[in-house]
Amino acid sequence: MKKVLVTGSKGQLGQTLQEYAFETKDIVFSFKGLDEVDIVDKNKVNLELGSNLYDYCINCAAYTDVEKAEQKPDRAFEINSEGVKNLALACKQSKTILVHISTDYVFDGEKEGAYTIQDIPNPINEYGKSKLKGEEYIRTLLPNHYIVRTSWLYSKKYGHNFYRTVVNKARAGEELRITDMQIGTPTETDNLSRFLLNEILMGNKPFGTYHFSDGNAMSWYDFAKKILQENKLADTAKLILDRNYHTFARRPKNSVLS
Ligand SMILES: NC(=O)C1=CN([C@@H]2O[C@H](COP(=O)(O)OP(=O)(O)OC[C@H]3O[C@@H](n4cnc5c(N)ncnc54)[C@H](OP(=O)(O)O)[C@@H]3O)[C@@H](O)[C@H]2O)C=CC1
Ligand SMILES: Cc1cn([C@H]2C[C@H](O)[C@@H](COP(=O)(O)OP(=O)(O)O[C@H]3O[C@@H](C)C(=O)[C@@H](O)[C@H]3O)O2)c(=O)[nH]c1=O
Repeated sequence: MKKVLVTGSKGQLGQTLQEYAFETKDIVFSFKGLDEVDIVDKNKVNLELGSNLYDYCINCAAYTDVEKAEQKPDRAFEINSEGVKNLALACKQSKTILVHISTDYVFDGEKEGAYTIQDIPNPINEYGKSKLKGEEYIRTLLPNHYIVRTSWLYSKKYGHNFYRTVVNKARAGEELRITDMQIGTPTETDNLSRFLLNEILMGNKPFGTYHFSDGNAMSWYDFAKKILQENKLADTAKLILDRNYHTFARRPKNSVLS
């Protein structure tokens, strides 16, 4: 029987994982939200990992507000870099394998074609920089790790994400002004959850860095069209292509993951 700790369990990925966890035989899960294990709190992290014999820790905890991170980067670095360092050190001490989720935003977007794990990261916003620093701590401190980079993550049911924003705005009759200046690979939390459980926890992949996405490259505008069609809102929604949609943070113009 494997024992698995999931941190950041109240986010969209954490909540989706909880649904699939019950289908997984021979694994006992312990789901901990920010209120129970704050990854920035070194003592809490050491206590949780030190007093339980976890085989794995899946870290879903993160600061994911890309816009706010750009204006106030300190908190993003505290959670995405230093919090992750705390986890890596505690996992090393307790001989726990760390499964950490990272992002396509570690890349600068200048490549033509999909990013592979051989490509060198070069983040262009604070969120991406804070996530890359977290990855680097793990690689330096803890050989027994999996870093899984994913992109444009969304759940239809949980949390804040582009999918739910588009549906909610369309249902409320609000205008949707959407950019097509970035191309990426949307990824549903259900598919990532299955990958984490079946391929990482139950598989026998070597430690290291992996890319996981749903594989269909598109712009945010195309993604919005797809979302509207899927929800039978295409005929009524006011969808407008807006190449000048203002944001504080720059986003990679191509962050397709292969
Ligand atoms: N969302 C996306 O599009 C993408 C996400 N990722 C990565 O996937 C992972 C999961 O993301 P996702 O589920 O979307 O993120 P969410 O923002 O939905 O969930 C993150 C969770 O972490 C919690 N949290 C924040 N700070 C701490 C802390 N100090 N200690 C413990 N928990 C904390 C949050 O709590 P609270 O909400 O109360 O602050 C929230 O419940 C993250 O690593 C993210 O960087 C990668 C690519 C795309
Ligand atoms: C909400 C909205 C966004 N946009 C633009 C802004 C931006 O260029 C793009 C996406 O904006 P969002 O703020 O929804 O998504 P964003 O926060 O950029 O999403 C990212 O989140 C982090 C956590 C990741 O790791 C990434 O993989 C990625 O999913 O769409 C519009 O054009 N119109 C809109 O109404």
